[in-house]
Amino acid sequence: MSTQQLPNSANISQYEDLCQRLLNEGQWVENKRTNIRCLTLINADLEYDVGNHAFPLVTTRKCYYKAAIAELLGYLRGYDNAASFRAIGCKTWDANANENTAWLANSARKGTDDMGRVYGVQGRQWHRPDGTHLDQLQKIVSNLSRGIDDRGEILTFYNPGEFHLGCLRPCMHTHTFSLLGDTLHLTSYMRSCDVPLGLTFNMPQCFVLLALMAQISGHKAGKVYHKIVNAHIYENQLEMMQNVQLQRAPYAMPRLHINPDIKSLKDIETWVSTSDFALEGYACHAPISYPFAV
Ligand SMILES: Nc1nc(=O)c2c([nH]1)NC[C@@H]1CN(c3ccc(C(=O)N[C@@H](CCC(=O)O)C(=O)O)cc3)CN21
Ligand SMILES: O=c1ccn([C@H]2C[C@H](O)[C@@H](COP(=O)(O)O)O2)c(=O)[nH]1
Repeated sequence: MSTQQLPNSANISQYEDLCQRLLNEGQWVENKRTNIRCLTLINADLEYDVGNHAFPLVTTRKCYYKAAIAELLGYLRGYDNAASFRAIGCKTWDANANENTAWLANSARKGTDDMGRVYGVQGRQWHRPDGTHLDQLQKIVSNLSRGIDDRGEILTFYNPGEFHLGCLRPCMHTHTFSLLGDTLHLTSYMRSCDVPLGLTFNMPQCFVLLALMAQISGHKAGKVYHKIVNAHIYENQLEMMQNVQLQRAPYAMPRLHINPDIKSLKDIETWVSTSDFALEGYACHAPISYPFAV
């Protein structure tokens, strides 16, 4: 697949290039948790130009950016329940909260839809040994708003001491914010990446996370550096990726408009919804329904 460059230097086919690399270089790996083999490669770097509004929404199939943004809003609010995610327009946690055999048998599970101490719970309510809670996100917003980057503006959901209290270990687990002059950048780390499904959510989420944090802290948005360790395609997704999606040529990247009235973390916690985000110029190919491995 050729790499077309837009004037703003955004690479419109970086997603398809990664998929093609997986087909060319991937190795088969058994996966015990799902019982489905994965074509796997280690190490991929993606980049998003938030300052130039090049929204990384995959165009070689129809993708669901509102659900992806809703999921991000749920993380930023510290949600721990699939019903809370559903209420704001995102169904992605239903299966892991309610159909994952290991989690259903876990005595820490508080009932239907409970996800446990995952993602935003760690981001907003990290347990300190003295019994108090640490709000990582609030600390970062306070520092950035005062122009401070202490070289540790890190939001991490990765708490190995509490993995047994959650339905799934976080995949996109750490976000590091960096202030250079008046421009904010983001480096996001991902340990495990379902390229046909999860990644189409994670790319726009990284973009929106940087755009929102820059907006509420009063800075320009720069770039996202998205670092993926284990990138994979489940065996039951491969045929559609190879013979359908990768036969299509990507369209130009759309633009995302975010309501400028969003000015604080409190706004994000209280009234922001998916209707505060509007897409312009999303030309895309027909939807593809990929199987989901629980
Ligand atoms: N195997 C697996 N892959 C994932 O990507 C994944 C997990 N598990 N577990 C936790 C979250 C949940 N995520 C999900 C779950 C479902 C979709 C999904 O079904 N997407 C469809 C439809 C979306 C919609 O209609 O809103 C898609 O076509 O993108 C995407 C991401 C990402 N994560
Ligand atoms: O944001 C997300 C969340 C999850 N995924 C994918 C990556 C894997 O396919 C599964 C998680 O399985 P593990 O056995 O815990 O690695 O979910 C994603 O791509 N993006």
